[in-house]
Amino acid sequence: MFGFMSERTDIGNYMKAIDSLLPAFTIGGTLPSYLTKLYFISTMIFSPSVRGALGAVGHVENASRAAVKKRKHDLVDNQETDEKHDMLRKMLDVSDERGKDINFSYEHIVVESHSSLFAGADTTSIAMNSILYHLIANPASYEKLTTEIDAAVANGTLSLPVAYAKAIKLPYLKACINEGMRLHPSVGLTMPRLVPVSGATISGVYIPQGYRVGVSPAVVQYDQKIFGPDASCFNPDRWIERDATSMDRAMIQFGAGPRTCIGKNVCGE
Ligand code: HEM
Repeated sequence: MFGFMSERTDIGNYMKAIDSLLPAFTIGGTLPSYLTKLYFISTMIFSPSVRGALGAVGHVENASRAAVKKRKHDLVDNQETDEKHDMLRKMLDVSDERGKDINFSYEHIVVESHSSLFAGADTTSIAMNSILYHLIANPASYEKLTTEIDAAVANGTLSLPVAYAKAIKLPYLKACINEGMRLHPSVGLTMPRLVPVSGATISGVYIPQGYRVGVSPAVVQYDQKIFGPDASCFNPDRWIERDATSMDRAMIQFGAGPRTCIGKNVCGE
């Protein structure tokens, strides 16, 4: 879409922008609410890299707008023959059919596309890095995985192009993906929520309405009571030998509840 692969360069400094902004967003999002605005204003004044990055964000927004426009035109031009059912098509269809009733306009689609680029780029690459890193650092697991994949290719279970639905049926591959995302969750933050009007009792402590609470996957996913005494080690076999259902319940690498990640079905839950 942007031309990174063909040009082999960071076109429009998009990647640099994300690298500069994410640390600032992370700190700003973790601070107590009364300090957030002050922090963002001072970062913009005193950090030239953040100021520069905001310009690149504008380019990403323009690229998202252009992509939505192009997809809409393509669909109109090739109504009969276009068989691609991607996210933009789904959103355009929903907006055309009942956008007025549910307040989902063309402009919302542009914003969804823009925010998905931010929310889906680094998260996906961190997850892939973690899985690959742990496999390279654990040659026995790497060997076991490649043996499983080779056998699946030999007996026809897998063929090129590899279908997600088939790949995810390989138990050891699924275990390696779970284990990589468990040990290094892409979002190591608390994913804050506001306590509702009724207040909430969490771990025996009453918390009044309006307080910000949250849980970090980087803490829960290391819980030895759930994952065993070797919780800090890369051990894909735990997903095959132990109770995978209770471990699954403690995996919050895509968040949880109504504001869970919208990309999780694209990325593999
Ligand atoms: C391995 C890849 C990914 C991981 C680990 C990941 C993780 C997360 C997490 C932890 C959250 C916060 C959820 C919460 O607060 O409960 C989130 C939200 C979100 N993610 Fe992802 N994500 C990934 C890929 C993607 C992709 C590919 C997209 C876009 C297609 C995407 C779009 C979003 C959006 C829009 C939100 C905000 C949802 C909301 O607030 O309603 N993510 N993601």
